[in-house]
Amino acid sequence: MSLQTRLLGLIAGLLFAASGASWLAYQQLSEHLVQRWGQQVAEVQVRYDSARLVQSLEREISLAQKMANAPVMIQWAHQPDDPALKAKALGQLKEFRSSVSDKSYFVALLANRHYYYNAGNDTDTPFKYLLDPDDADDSWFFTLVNEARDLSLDVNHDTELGVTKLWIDVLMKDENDQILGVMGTGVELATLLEDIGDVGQQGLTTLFVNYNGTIELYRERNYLNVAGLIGNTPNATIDGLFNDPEDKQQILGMLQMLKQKPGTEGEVESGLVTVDGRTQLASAAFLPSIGWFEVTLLDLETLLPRSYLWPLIGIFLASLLLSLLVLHIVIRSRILKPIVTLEGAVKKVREGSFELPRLDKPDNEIGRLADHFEKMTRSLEQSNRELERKVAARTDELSRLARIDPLTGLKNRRGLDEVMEEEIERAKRQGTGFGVLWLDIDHFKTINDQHGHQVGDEILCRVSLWLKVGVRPYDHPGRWGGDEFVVVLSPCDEQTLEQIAARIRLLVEQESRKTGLAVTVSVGGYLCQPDDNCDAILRRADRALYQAKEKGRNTVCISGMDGENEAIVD
Ligand SMILES: Nc1nc2c(ncn2[C@@H]2O[C@H](COP(=O)(O)OP(=O)(O)OP(=O)(O)O)[C@@H](O)[C@H]2O)c(=O)[nH]1
Repeated sequence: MSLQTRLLGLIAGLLFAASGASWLAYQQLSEHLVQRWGQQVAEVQVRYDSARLVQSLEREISLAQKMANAPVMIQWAHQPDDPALKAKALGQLKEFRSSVSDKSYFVALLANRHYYYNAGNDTDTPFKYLLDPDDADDSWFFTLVNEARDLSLDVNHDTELGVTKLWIDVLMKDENDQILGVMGTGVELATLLEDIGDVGQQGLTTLFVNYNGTIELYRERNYLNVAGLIGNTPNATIDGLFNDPEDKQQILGMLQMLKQKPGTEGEVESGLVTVDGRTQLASAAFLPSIGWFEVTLLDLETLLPRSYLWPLIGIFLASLLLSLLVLHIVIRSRILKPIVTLEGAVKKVREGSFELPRLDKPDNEIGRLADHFEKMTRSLEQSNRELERKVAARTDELSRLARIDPLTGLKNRRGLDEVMEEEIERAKRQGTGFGVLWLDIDHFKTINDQHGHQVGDEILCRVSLWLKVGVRPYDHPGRWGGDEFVVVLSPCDEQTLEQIAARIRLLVEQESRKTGLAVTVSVGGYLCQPDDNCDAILRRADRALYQAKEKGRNTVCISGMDGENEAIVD
């Protein structure tokens, strides 16, 4: 995997990890905020509803309480079968009926279990029946008496009138707190709901739950009808709304908590629940004036739809892609491309070439590295050139030394061989000859023996010097070995060969005499022909030298002259 892929992968991974963490933090925060917000909404709602509901029922409740405490009612409740007391009480109730909005009243007396009801049908004689403790329809009465709550509000369907009403039940008690019965009036649910008003907020549902957890009112009537909780299922309890046992327990727990601090209006308990598969924030508060709980359900998906987040997620993904693209471009241009170019340059130098490609030098560590490398390569190239020059010079010198005799400074045998080869080639090319002289110092052994090797060496050096003086500038004198010297004369003819040979012999004789130690040389010469080879040439010159020695030394003998011809011809 390339460095670029790895880097981008790593960065993308880090970005995703950071995004994941941010997303979790966002969810936590938003959940917390929504809960806080929901709680505040519920608190506001409770205050608002408490005011509206109480305002709407306050007058009716007050009238009912006043009526329930009226002496005429208390007296009648003590003696329900007294016709005079009954007539007085019914007279008062007639007034009461005309003053309440529902134009109805009911009275249920504990002493004779008689239930009186007048719904304002223009008759003063109330409807009457006997309350039966075993009849479920009458259980409300006995429950209220048992609970001994001064005021209770209940929603019940009136089968007689065919309406659903909120009943205001007021306990009748004498001065000794003896419970005598229950009386009150009703409020038509439709009217009440109109009074409370619908806030019309989508995703917000309000329920009114009585002290025992039974749902009394829904804010949305449609929902109420659809749910069928009121009317069809009059005793539906709040926990019946939820499927999850934990949710049921939670909502009942919330009501229980509120029950434990009665009278603290505005106190709100809340928690997340699921209704119809949707997460809702349930908040409950107690309305002490009517003894009900108000439960608000906030549908979080409606109030804070996830679709709101799509643009956010889109922006996030777009910026992620853009960031990766920018990173890709930056990494490529500022890091990878310079590194790849540098790698190519390093490879070239490693292979011995100093021809560097143009290096990318971004303004960073890599750019500085490339710059250092370029300078280092230039310096290396210079050192290399200098080294090569020195090696070449040294090689030339060695080559030259390999062809030079160290004692005399003349060409040695190898040098002479090369010159001979060149001359043979040239002779062949041009069809011209060249001359070879072979010299040997006479009785050199005796000189060595008598005067020592040091003197012998000096003699060798002097002879070399005279040899150089005796030949032309373009001739090639050399020391063949020991006390033997060879001179290659080019160009040359017979006359020149003889002249130079004689001149050398004479020069050595005369000059050496001046030194006090006279030496002579014998010289053999040969004028080479274009088709001669090196061995043949040297053999002929050597034979000529031999002839010169034979003739008494200090003599020149040219091959093929003075009758020597027959002697040296192969
Ligand atoms: N001092 C010195 N002597 C050398 C050197 N190389 C060879 N010799 C000696 O040169 C002598 C050559 O002797 P030869 O050429 O055989 O005989 P010669 O005494 O010259 O007699 P002819 O050549 O017959 O006249 C030998 O004694 C070698 O030891 C050298 O570099 N320095």
